[in-house]
Amino acid sequence: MEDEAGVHARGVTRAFGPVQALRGLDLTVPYGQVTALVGANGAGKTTLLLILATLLAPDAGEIRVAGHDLRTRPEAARTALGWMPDTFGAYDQLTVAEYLQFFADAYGLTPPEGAARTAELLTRVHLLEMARQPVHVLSRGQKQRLGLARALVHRPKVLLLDEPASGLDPRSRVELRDLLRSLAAEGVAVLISSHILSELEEIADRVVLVERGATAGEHEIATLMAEARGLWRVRALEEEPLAEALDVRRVPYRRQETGGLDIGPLTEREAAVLLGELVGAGARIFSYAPVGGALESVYLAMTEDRT
Ligand SMILES: Nc1ncnc2c1ncn2[C@@H]1O[C@H](COP(=O)(O)OP(=O)(O)OP(=O)(O)O)[C@@H](O)[C@H]1O
Repeated sequence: MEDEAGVHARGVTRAFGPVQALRGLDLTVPYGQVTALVGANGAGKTTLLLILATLLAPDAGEIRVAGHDLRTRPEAARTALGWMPDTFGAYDQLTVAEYLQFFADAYGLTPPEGAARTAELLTRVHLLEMARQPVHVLSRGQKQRLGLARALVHRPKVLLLDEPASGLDPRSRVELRDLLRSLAAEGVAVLISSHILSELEEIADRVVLVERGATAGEHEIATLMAEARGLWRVRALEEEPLAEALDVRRVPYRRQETGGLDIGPLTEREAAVLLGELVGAGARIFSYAPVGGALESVYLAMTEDRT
C-alpha cells in the first residue's frame, strides 16, 4: 500500500526498564523533503530512528514506513528504507567495493547491477579512489560516507540518518548537504537527526523538536527564517536601562536566556536610528547585530524551562 508520507508514526512509546524513552511521539516525514529531528541528549531520537528502521520494537504506537505497517509488514518496510546509523558496523576485512557489493547482493541486485550501483554510489560519495582499499583503513568521515552509500544501495524511498554529519570535515558536510537535497529532489523522504542546528537550517525543510520522548513542535524552516528576519540582538553592560529605554519607545523585545535582548522586527534604517537613541539615553551597548540562527532560537526557547 502506498502512503501519503514516507513515515507516519502516531503515539509511539518505548521504555527501557524504568526509563520511558518515548512517550507517545508523533511524526510525519513527507516525500521530497528533508525533515530534521532535533532534541537534547537523551530526548529519544536514536530510539525513534531504531524503531523506524525496524531494529527495535516499540511498546505501542501506529507506524507506517513507505505505507507498510511495521507490525504486519516489517520486511516490506525494510526493503523501502535506507538506514545510516551513527556508528559503523563490522566487515572491516572487505574492500570498500566488496562491502557495497555485499549489500547489493543482500538486496537482490544481480552481480552486474551491483557492480554498476557500487561504482555509481562510490562516485556520489567521493570514495571511488578508495574502492580497492580495505574498509578498516578509511577515516571516520570516509566510513560515514561509505555508510551513506550502503544505505542507498537499494534506492530506498525513505532514508533515515542518525547524526550523519558528526565525523565529517567541512567539505564533506557541504557534500552531504548537497546529496541529501538532491535525494529529496528525487522524491525520497529523508529524516535526519543532528545537533548541528546552524547546518540543519541549510539541509532541512522541516524540523521536528523532540523533548523527553514526545514531539514538542514542528516547524517549517522557511517560516522560522522569515520570523527571525528583522530581529536584532542587543547586549549592554547593564540590561535594565536598556529595557527601560525600549519600553519608553514601545519597541517590542524578548529577553534571551543566553544574555541580551532580541528587539524588533525593525528595518536596517529603524535599527540604526534606534541604536543612536539608545546610546543617547545612556545604554552602554557593546553588541548590536541581526539575529542569526533561527533554529537555534526556537530550540533555546524550547529548552528554556529545563530543570
Ligand atoms: N538500550 C537501552 N537501554 C537502556 N536505556 C536506554 C537504551 N537506549 C536508550 N536508553 C535511554 O533512553 C533515553 C533516550 O535515549 P536516545 O539514545 O534515544 O536519545 P537521543 O535523543 O538519541 O540522545 P543523543 O542526542 O544523546 O544521541 C535515554 O534516557 C537513554 O538513556
